[in-house]
Amino acid sequence: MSALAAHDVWAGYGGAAVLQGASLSVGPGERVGVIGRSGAGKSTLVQVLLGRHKPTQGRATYGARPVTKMSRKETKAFRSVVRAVHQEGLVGVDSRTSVAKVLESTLNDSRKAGRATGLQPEDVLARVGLEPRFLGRTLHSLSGGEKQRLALADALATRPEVLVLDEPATALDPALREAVADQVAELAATGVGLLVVSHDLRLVDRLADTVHVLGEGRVVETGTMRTLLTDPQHDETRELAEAYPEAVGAFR
Ligand SMILES: Nc1ncnc2c1ncn2[C@@H]1O[C@H](COP(=O)(O)OP(=O)(O)OP(=O)(O)O)[C@@H](O)[C@H]1O
Repeated sequence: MSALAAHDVWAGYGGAAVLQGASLSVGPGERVGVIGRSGAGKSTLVQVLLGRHKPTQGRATYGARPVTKMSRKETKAFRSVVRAVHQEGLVGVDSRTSVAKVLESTLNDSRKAGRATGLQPEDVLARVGLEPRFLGRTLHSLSGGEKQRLALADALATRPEVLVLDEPATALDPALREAVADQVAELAATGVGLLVVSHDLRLVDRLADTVHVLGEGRVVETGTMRTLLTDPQHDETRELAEAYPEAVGAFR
């Protein structure tokens, strides 16, 4: 297993720098969170780490390899061991595809990459509380919450080494959020590296031991959620703590 890391990353859109020297790393068994106000660059950092957005300076690496300099074969292997779940569910899959097809293809790729789980599509769905009848449904017919649960199920199906969660549970009700958090926590306990990005500070606190605050384009403060919220040192952290009084209250 390897660490997924960003090293002094500068990145942005059309000349405007969103990230200005952002660094972090997620090693095997590490549970890392990223918080920051809206527009701070959290999703941009995730895209850089996944090799989907090229930094203008600095780099993202998986183990010793820069993620933007991998061969096709390496990229394929990288994508099956570093899995991401986004707010909008599965990204880059035709919405007319059936749930069964999505999961069969993932399980197939996973077998080819030597990471067979022995799971069937219905087992994968069951882990996130979706019944077998969902196999016949097309992606566009799913609710937002069902899309998010399918994306998580799909990510878990490949036995990832690193799981990146970017607002994975926004469309879920509190009970489902708990269920999803349980699934992820169970996976994290097996030594998987976990990076969780969310405005849901309770979810981040539940899943991450170390939390980074992203502000001014970089990590401005790092700590446990408790220390960050109850004793913030940086203005960005102080503003977050003020914006989430109920989260701060939970630690008092
Ligand atoms: N494709 C894009 N083109 C131009 N600007 C973009 C693009 N994607 C993001 N941005 C801008 O980059 C900045 C950082 O966006 P990003 O989505 O990384 O922030 P974030 O911290 O994830 O925000 P949120 O918490 O609201 O999801 C924002 O100002 C956003 O408008």
